[in-house]
Amino acid sequence: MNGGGRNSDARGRRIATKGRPRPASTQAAAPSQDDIGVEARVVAGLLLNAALERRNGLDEALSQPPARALAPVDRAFARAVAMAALRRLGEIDQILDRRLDKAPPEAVRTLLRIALAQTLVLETPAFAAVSTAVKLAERDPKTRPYKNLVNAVLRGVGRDGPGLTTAESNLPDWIAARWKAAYGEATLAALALAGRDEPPTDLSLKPGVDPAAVAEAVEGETLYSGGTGGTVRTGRRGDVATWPGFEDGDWWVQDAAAAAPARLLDVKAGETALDMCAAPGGKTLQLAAAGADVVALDRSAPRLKRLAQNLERTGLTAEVIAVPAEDWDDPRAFDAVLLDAPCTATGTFRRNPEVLRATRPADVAKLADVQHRLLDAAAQRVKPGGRLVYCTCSLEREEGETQVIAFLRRNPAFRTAPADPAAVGAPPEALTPEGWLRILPSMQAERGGLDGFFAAKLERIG
Ligand SMILES: C[S@@+](CC[C@H](N)C(=O)[O-])C[C@H]1O[C@@H](n2cnc3c(N)ncnc32)[C@H](O)[C@@H]1O
Repeated sequence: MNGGGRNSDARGRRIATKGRPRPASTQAAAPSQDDIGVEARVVAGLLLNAALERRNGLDEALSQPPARALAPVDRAFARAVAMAALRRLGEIDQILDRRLDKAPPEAVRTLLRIALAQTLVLETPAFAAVSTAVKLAERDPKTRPYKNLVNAVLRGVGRDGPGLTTAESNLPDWIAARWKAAYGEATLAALALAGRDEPPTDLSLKPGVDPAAVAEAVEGETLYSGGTGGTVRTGRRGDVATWPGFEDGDWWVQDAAAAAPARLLDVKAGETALDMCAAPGGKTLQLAAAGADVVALDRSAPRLKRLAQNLERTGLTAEVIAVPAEDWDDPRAFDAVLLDAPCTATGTFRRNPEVLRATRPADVAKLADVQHRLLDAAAQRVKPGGRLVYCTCSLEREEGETQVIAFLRRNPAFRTAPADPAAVGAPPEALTPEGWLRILPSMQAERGGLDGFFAAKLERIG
């Protein structure tokens, strides 16, 4: 479990706020010497609510003043608390609803959610979480009248335990209904369980880098060792830039499931490859590392900056172009084309629990339209005899299977080239009857799970 809470409290120093903007809810009183860790909890609440309100809300809020004003250790703690609250939001609310006769103001609910995320998920000592929550309640005129309620509810949970909760309550109803319809009741339950805890970190290795040596250096295990680069998994936390091998460019962070699509494309040294939605570049790095001559497109220049940094750090090369892929005015066709299309990203909910809150049902159809257009643009870039891998990190069939079925109907020059899960580091049960890969976060649960991914390899026969 993450010990951030303990670190934050044991540090025993006041968080400086002088001269820096503070969130509206804290403007009533300046923090005193007793306010150790309180500002970090305020920010945790802001991050949680930003994530619940809008897509990318958590990342945006992290880069803005109240969060930026915190010391790095406190910012990391605030983020960990907000993420824990997002992962277990349904369960936390079940616990609270049993103890509250009527709904409290939202600001009070936020305080309680943040406190329970600390005690139940991050194992922050109850005395620290309860006393900071009560202090927070005292500081804001809106929450002050509820100070005793906050104290009573949190002490009650500490005394009696949380009681029974259901992991499925952490999923928004419409998502749970979709996943049940697509994958069945047992898989839905397993998916919900997969989302409760922070997943391990996976590293994709450059070819020639020894997985066993990296695994030892980061206290991890080898998940896959192939000629085109292995995958190592570690439970290590903290800033990856400080880990052994990072500066040398031996590896980059990429979920084990996310490494499968580029392997599926199976590029050989000297082949030409197009990565159509490339940034921040995990798959571009894989294609370049396999020795292909890679063109990396993305419509987002800021995201391509990160791709360029990744290429530089790893000593790999690719031609990088900032352009919407459908508007790319260039006559070239390629041996291999990878389309890692923009999607709802619901398959990454273990790492990014906010995606489930920020995604709306209409987003699925909207993104499916974009994917349809990009797939047709991708098809035009494939040489006769060449390959196209289409993938998304979504669990929604409209962004996976349905796209490929419709694409194959529109494009009789393409057919499925069946995947071999073992060759690409995917679980055997990920193989669909059509020869595609449907990787679910509930797979390999005993080893720490996987992100959700769909990938299909299509070859151009005419
Ligand atoms: C799933 S992410 C790609 C992740 C990347 N392949 C990797 O492995 O690191 C989707 C990307 O598509 C880009 N994108 C969205 N619409 C696009 C378009 N019309 N043309 C090119 N890129 C686009 C987004 O900017 C985003 O970087």
